[in-house]
Amino acid sequence: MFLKKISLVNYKNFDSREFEFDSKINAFVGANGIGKTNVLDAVYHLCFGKSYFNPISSQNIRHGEDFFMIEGIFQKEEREERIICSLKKGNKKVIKRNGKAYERFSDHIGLLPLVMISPADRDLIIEGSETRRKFMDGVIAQSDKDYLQALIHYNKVLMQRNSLLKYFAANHRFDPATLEVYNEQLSHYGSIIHERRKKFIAEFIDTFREQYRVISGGNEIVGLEYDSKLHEEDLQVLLKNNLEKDRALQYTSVGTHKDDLKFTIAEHPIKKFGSQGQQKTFLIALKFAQFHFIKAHAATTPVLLLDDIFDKLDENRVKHIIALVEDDNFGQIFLSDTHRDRTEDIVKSIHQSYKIFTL
Ligand SMILES: Nc1ncnc2c1ncn2[C@@H]1O[C@H](COP(=O)(O)OP(=O)(O)OP(=O)(O)O)[C@@H](O)[C@H]1O
Repeated sequence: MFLKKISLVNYKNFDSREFEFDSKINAFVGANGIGKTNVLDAVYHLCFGKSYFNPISSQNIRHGEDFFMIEGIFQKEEREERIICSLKKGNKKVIKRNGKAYERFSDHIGLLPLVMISPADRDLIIEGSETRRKFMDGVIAQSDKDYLQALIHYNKVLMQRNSLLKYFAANHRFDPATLEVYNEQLSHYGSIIHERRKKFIAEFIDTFREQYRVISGGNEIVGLEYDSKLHEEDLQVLLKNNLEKDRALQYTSVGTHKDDLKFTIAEHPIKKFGSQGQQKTFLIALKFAQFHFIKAHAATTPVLLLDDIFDKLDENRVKHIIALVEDDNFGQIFLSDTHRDRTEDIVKSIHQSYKIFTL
């Protein structure tokens, strides 16, 4: 699968711009703040219906304008897919596939698989568990529609249960029997999510370690562990045991929405004990492993976006990444960098067709 063409109207700092892409490597070079990342984000937007960086859609409209539109033409096997994503201020976002608007955006997820690697991925290490859950869910959901549906249902029931807990507190009453209905549903969807996440990590870990080993070229041992209370106990039992706590907190304090991934280097948390270069290597290995996981499970090779990934990495690690990209049969790649010479050296050494766009 590859993106042939994109046109942007009022998207972030672009008023009106079109790019025609190479089916393999496309590099954006230019000064800080010129819009390199914004082009990559527009590509992401077409595949996921939202920005990778800014969840508030209206802020992606160019300042002073009242709408944006991104249009892209993908070649997926024998078919062309024309995707339009547009937003007018005050209206709902519209995503169209070949002229037909989606009723549910979740139906679009997985059609055009993509992996983004960006400096913002640091959040995976430094932020709370939600970012790591989202990462795990994003990887699985791109190739498993049932998982995505289980997540959507779980979150809906969770919201209802939390609202009921708040309602009880506000009205000074408590009726555990009413909560029971939600407990059953949460437990049903929660166990699907838990099982799928377990299976995912079991399969993912070896690919991840291998990617890390190749990029670092050394023998640093990294780890990835799925942490969930559901490992020990059924969710329905956990919900029952936490009933008084939930009542006091007025929200559901246990479930797969509290799961986490533990990232380690030499068995210590990478957040505290990894150097900046090691953390960056960890994140790139994680994303390359994501790429391979999706490629193995989806029917198509994901597009890879590499936003400013070469900073802070020593020469060897950059070389190893290039070698990985060369060997591993990647599909279309977009990359951004501030240094034109470095970019040119990198893309030439990959031995594929390429286009360099100077912004
Ligand atoms: N809604 C918007 N309207 C207009 N401009 C915007 C909007 N959102 C972001 N920008 C502008 O986009 C620019 C940032 O673009 P981008 O992040 O793509 O830069 P970059 O070329 O990747 O830079 P760097 O090399 O620093 O990463 C900023 O100048 C910012 O002000």
